[in-house]
Amino acid sequence: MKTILIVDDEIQICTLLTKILSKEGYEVDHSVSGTGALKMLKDKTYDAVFCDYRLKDKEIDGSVLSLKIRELSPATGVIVMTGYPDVRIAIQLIKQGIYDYVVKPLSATQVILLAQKVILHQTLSSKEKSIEHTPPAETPVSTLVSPKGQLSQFVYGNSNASRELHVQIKLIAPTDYSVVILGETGTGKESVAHLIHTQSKRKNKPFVAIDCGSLSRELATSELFGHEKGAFTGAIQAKIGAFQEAEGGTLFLDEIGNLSYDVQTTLLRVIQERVVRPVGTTKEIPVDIRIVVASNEDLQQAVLNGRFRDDLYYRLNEFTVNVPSLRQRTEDLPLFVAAFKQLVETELGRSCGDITEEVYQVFCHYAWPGNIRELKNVMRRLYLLSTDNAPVTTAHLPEELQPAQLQSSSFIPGNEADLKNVSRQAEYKKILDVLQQVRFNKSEAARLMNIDRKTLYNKLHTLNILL
Ligand SMILES: Nc1ncnc2c1ncn2[C@@H]1O[C@H](COP(=O)(O)OP(=O)(O)OP(=O)(O)O)[C@@H](O)[C@H]1O
Repeated sequence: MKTILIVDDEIQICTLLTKILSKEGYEVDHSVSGTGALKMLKDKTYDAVFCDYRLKDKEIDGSVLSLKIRELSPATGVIVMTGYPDVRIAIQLIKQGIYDYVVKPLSATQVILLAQKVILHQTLSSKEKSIEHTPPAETPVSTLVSPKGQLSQFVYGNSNASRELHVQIKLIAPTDYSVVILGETGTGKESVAHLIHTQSKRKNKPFVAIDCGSLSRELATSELFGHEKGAFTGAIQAKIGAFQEAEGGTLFLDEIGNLSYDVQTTLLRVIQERVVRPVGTTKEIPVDIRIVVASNEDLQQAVLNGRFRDDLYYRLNEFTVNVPSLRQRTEDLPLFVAAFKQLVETELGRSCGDITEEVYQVFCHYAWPGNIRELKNVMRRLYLLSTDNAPVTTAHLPEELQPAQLQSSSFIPGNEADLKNVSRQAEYKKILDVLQQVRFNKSEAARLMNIDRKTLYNKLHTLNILL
């Protein structure tokens, strides 16, 4: 049984949290003082501690206590609660190694989810440490059947970023936790979701992928939850929604951040109650699915901006997997290039030549804003334009990858003393920094810089930033 310690000088909070968590099957103890908590921590090992930031004993507040817990019991996950949020304190505590810093009052759902998440996190990180020392995968490339039944070469990679990603997948896949997959466009989020499914106990059941970005507000409810015949104009036949289609398996919701607030509310209800109600009916159909979602925008930011429901975010985010960009795994480029060469050879029905060192150099220095998808497309184009078995040179590269273009996009020539040029350089640097910060999402970059998308496009054009 997992053990949790509650530390709060308000006894009512201790009692309430104890009640909520005991009901969920945890063994819960409490202390109304930091000194008392320290004594208990010396006598017993806890999986998690929920601790108030402002404790009455002056010398041991939440910050000191969390530091002492790290020393005494590094495997214990610490959540600091506060009634007075302060970003600086939050940063300091997170740097100290606490798991989360949360604002009171907490709802029962939040408490339960936090407990699940912190304990899962601690378990995974201890397993991760033992896996970290294992040698790299013997087969960094393997054949995978895509959700559409096609065989494709899947590159696991051997870079540190890739190995960390696959350790996370391996650990999270067999659980039934909901997963949020974050990463830039084209990094392989859907492939990761599919991998999680194939390594789970649901692998013999369906994997259903829905692109929420392409669903209109009207269609979303019916696509997800289904509809009855005649439920609305045009509903000439009853339709089974994605939730029912995925019964027993995994439902992957891509670009989840694009769902309207109304649909988010229905989705939350379905996840909580585990039943769907197709449009136009009062019938409730039980569903047993695992939900994996993906986004290329920062969902936490969307929660802060009020565009994404926080309760839904907490429900979905039982674990986060961050998929690295191709820039963060350039070490894996040769593996990707070899796998895509083989793929294109099959697609074209002929053998193709090797790419030259010069082309590799370009690949290593290019930003790959479209990530693995972009590389795959570039490889298709290279081989389509080259003749059988002839080496592929930079002459075959698309315009944006021509060495001259790459160079001109990395600096702005001109007289350094010229004031106009100084401001252009500053603008150039700022735009690139912001773009990198938002993983090359142009709408988000424009919003952060307080300009409209059109202005950003004009600036990218004049500053010769090729994305
Ligand atoms: N590790 C990998 N090995 C081989 N091919 C991969 C790998 N990861 C992704 N791909 C390929 O790259 C392309 C993009 O992958 P995927 O659709 O999973 O990315 P995504 O991050 O979900 O994209 P988007 O942000 O547009 O939803 C696909 O053609 C996929 O097959």
